Amino acid sequence: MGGGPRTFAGGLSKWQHKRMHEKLARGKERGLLRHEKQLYLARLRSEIRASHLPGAPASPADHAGPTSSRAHIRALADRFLRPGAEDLWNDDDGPLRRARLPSQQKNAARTLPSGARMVDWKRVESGERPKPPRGGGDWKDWEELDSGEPRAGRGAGNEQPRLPAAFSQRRGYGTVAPWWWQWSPGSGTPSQRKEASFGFFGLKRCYSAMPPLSPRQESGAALMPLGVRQLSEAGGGTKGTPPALFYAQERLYSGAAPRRFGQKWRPDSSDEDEEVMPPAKRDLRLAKFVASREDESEDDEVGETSAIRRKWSSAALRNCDMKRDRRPLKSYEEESDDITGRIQELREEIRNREVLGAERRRYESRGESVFTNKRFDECGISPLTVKALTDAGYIHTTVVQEAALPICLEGKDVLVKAKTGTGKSVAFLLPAIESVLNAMKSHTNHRVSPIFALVLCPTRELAVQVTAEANVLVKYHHGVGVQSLIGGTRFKLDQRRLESDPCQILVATPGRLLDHIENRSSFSVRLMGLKLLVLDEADHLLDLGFRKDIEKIADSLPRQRQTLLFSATIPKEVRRVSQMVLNKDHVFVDTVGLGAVETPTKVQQQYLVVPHELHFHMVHRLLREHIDQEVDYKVIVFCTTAMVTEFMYIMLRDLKLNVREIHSRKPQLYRTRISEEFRDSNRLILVTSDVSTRGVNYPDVTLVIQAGVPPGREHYIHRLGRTGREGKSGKGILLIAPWEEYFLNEIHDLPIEKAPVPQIDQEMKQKVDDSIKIVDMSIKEAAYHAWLGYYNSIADVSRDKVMLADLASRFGVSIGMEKPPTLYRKTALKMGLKGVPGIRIRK
Ligand SMILES: Nc1ncnc2c1ncn2[C@@H]1O[C@H](COP(=O)(O)OP(=O)(O)OP(=O)(O)O)[C@@H](O)[C@H]1O
Repeated sequence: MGGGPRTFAGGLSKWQHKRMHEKLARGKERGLLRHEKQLYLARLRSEIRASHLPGAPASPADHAGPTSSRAHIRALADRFLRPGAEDLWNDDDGPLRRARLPSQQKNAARTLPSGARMVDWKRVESGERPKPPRGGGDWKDWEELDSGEPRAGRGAGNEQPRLPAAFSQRRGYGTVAPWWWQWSPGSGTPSQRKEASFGFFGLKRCYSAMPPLSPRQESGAALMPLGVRQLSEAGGGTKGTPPALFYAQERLYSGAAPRRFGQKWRPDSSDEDEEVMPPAKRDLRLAKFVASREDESEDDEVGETSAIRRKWSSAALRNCDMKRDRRPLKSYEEESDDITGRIQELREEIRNREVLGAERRRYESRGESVFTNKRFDECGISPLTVKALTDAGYIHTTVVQEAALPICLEGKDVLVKAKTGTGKSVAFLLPAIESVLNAMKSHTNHRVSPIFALVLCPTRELAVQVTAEANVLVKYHHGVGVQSLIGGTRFKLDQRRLESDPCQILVATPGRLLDHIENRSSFSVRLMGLKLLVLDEADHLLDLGFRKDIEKIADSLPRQRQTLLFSATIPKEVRRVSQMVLNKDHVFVDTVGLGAVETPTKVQQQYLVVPHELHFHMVHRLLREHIDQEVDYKVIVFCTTAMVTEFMYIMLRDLKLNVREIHSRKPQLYRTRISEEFRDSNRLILVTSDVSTRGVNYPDVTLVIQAGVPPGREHYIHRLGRTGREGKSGKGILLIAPWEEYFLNEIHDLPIEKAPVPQIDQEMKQKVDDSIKIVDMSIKEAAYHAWLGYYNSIADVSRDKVMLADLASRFGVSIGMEKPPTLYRKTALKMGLKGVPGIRIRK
């Protein structure tokens, strides 16, 4: 704990240092955008040239797919919605500041029927008379919004439209409109009006030439920037011919625009923006603005704050939350088509459920064998992959592989829940390899191949392990490369490796991946060919801690892709959030089953309640007992924090146990080495923190001890899952203090039993006390700080600060500190511990 250094190189203060880095990052971002803008314009030019070639298709936009030219243009154009991009717009892109429309131009604008501008342009062609906006909305709303003036007599929702106006004035974004954007007129119902209000941020995006214009409309075309007019002409300005780049789908960026444009305006924004109104109020209002009626029902369920977070957060995470396609009214035929489609979907869903239900019944009747009778050569995967699987000794699929593979191979988005150690990695790697093989068939002309499959893992150890597993599976696919990007290694080396070695499958941790996305435009371009995204340990990646990074990453990936989410635990909230990355038609594969036990049944679970002061002694006692019983013992001891892990390791090493440590304070090379050593050996004890909680596969672990409460139920399940893998047996012991018994409520449905407390004789206690004495005081102090920070972050404990401080002091005593070490005033303040008896502040 400590808050880091106060001064930085060059005598810079913390804030100057922070600002300098922000400035550098902005510069880099601008460089990247500039580069992409060039690509974008080049692509447009070639698109126009292509449309003039004899025999060119009527609409080149027909070639759908992530790497089609249109999708590429769209992806590039998306980048210009990012904050900072506005600096690069110029006159050719469109009027940067639109003055109030002269009346003539306004009239011209009025002649466009509501909602007909881009989508239903057939109506425009057929000369159908424009109708006033539905629901009584009128163009006045627009004029007033445009002018930024409040509208009188609006009743309760009066202030709402003023917000974007005020926003636009402050930021100058409201009238910023590059030529690929159009204003949304919205309509008169309250929710539609909200959309209309948000339209002021520049809602409708159109990567297209305009639809054919009537003579009256053409007067409005004078407003169009040069680029549009050229495209309009080049794309077949003649009536009835769709313009070359006509993009038929109109998107309402009801939340996306403010998120990107008003990013500084969010709570973590500059001071200037903070003045407008307090963040909570401000967000609330914006959320109200954005919410459409469909959202409101969901908001009730989730609660307003999370709805707000959702609104703000998921700009590019598929279209689920933010982007609403405004559809023209459907004809009777279209409606009935829709119903048939829906029935088809429902049938398919029921069929899927039946298949999975039967799967589960078979699984349960077999009494927890994770393997099925289905062989990999019956799964419709490449024979070369089957050959590699056979080499690795994988002949039959596991339950999760049998259930998930066919659906994944169909190209559907899938959310998969399966118990720990049941072979989820192979279940997502096989579809990833298939998708790469398919993509490689159609991408032969790239100098540097795109990255076709991306696997995100929450920890470095897991990423290394998945990379190794993938390498085994692609053994016979020459030319298919698997690489990993993880923190703790040298950025430049990664970069060189990525450029020189083949990489069609990338396994990465989110932080390091983002570094590359933000700093290497060529890397972002490679990601544009992505076909498949996997989130391993999906619930953790969609947790608050990672969510922002995942959103940013998803922002830079093509929207047309397959997404697979895997985890052993999928809490309800995460299911809801997962909609952000999955498409609407995704399939939920649950091989655990509702109400079924989420932990492996062959793992015996026990808990011990022991005073905290004796925890270290008890861990030693349990280990000694287990070593005596198991010849080939292999034990993992989970501690609450990295520093407590370090303390435990030093103590156990001094007690002559064969022990290793892995935690976040250790260098990556060391972590990888120890991880490999522990994987390949037995008669070894690994003391570790949460970095080893999820996904890491250490075969034949005989015992897992969790010393102190885990942060939550999911952590408990994943930690326990390090033993009893592949259907084998194992044992788990949770060691808690009497005041930690509250946690038992969270796992009451799991088969965990209270165990009798083993006796610790005086001689053994003395030995442990002696080993505690030899630990360096600086480590003890750090362990105390970490301990305090950890429990302060657990709501059940930190509610009573006086009690927390007292417990921390007792912990300090148990590790050999007569009085608790001091805290920085700032730290104590942040933790709400200033002035609490027992907390000492550094003078
Ligand atoms: N079909 C198979 N046949 C034999 N062994 C397999 C098969 N599939 C996977 N395994 C092995 O099972 C072990 C566990 O697999 P894996 O690590 O993918 O489990 P997991 O479900 O991802 O676990 P966790 O939830 O902890 O991440 C690995 O050693 C893997 O090699």
